[in-house]
Amino acid sequence: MERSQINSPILAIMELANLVSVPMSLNAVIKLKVLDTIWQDGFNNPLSAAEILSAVAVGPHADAENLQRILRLLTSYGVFNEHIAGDGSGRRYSLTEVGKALATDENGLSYAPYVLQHHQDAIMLAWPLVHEAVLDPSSEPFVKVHGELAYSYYGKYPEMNLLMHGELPYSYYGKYPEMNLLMQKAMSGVSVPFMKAFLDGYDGFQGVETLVDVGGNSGECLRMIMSKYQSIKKGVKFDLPEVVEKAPKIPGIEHVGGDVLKSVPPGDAIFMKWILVACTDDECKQIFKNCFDALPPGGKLIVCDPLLPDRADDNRSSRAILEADIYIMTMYRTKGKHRTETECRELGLAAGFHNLKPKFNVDHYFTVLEFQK
Ligand SMILES: C[S@@+](CC[C@H](N)C(=O)[O-])C[C@H]1O[C@@H](n2cnc3c(N)ncnc32)[C@H](O)[C@@H]1O
Repeated sequence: MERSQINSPILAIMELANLVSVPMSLNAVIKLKVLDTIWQDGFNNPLSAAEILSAVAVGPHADAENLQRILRLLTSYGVFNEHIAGDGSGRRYSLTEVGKALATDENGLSYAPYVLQHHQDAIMLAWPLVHEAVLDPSSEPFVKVHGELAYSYYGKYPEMNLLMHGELPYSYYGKYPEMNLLMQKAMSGVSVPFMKAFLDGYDGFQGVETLVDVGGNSGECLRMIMSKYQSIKKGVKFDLPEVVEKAPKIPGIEHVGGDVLKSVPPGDAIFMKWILVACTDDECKQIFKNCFDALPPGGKLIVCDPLLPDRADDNRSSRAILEADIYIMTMYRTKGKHRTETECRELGLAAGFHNLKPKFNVDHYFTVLEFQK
């Protein structure tokens, strides 16, 4: 039988039992700057593990054989292409499209900070307590370990600018939780490519003059919307005060700190991306109500979230969202959750909104739903 056709339960269990090797190896190649070393000025030159190590200058004890073991695993998961010399003497690695998305682009962005952010020490410590979310949902596994919710924990730790810019030794990674700053890099790295695709296909911001981005984080999404829609005279980025404090100042954008559970600044449209998943149903009801109150009659709420499939299947989109759902349950809110389209729409309708348009799918991860007051 072809290897690709083997599908025994034992193999499936062996794969599942060791699956943690995959994200940890991904972390390793990011920390070791492997992706940026292979992807030089837009060239994707295959390199051997030894060539990669000598280019990143990690010191005399670095082990090329161990790096190659990591590269081989990630080749199997589609991050690298493996090139084997005709005589079988050596292996070299180039980036696949997945690998390229993890290499830093000309704007200093990539998906790599998102990967790092999901594997910081503080996050990793909570993972063994997933079962506690079932046994005792009254507090998050993250809270059981750290004594406070993730967002308030993020806000407490010092900025580690040096770490973010790669100017500290590799051994420093994860020791100092530079959480808010890494969160902002992670959000921009994921959201900027998404927003490019979204703005290419979606025209729902036409005629808007004041746009509020609820949970706007670094302000990058709002900046991109406003640079496409000149009709937007005022952009308000609304986020937690400690996030607003650290966010870069962007001309034309007012940064407002606050709590979406208390109130939302007024505008004639509200954009809310990747917020509801970390909220309980009761919190979502409050957020929809606060958005409703902040809008004039006819005002529009544009919700952009990953939506759960109605059926759990093994396609990549379903898996990516189902996996993120357990991340939310463990790290952010035990009863925060991803929702199906129907569940999300019901929350909006209950707050008094009516549905505006059919859903708009951008990239098989995020879906856009429009609600009108
Ligand atoms: C997953 S991030 C999404 C960021 C951004 N909308 C994007 O898609 O790139 C969630 C954002 O919600 C913010 N947030 C969390 N709780 C909040 C609250 N109670 N009030 C306002 N913002 C909040 C976080 O600080 C964070 O910036």
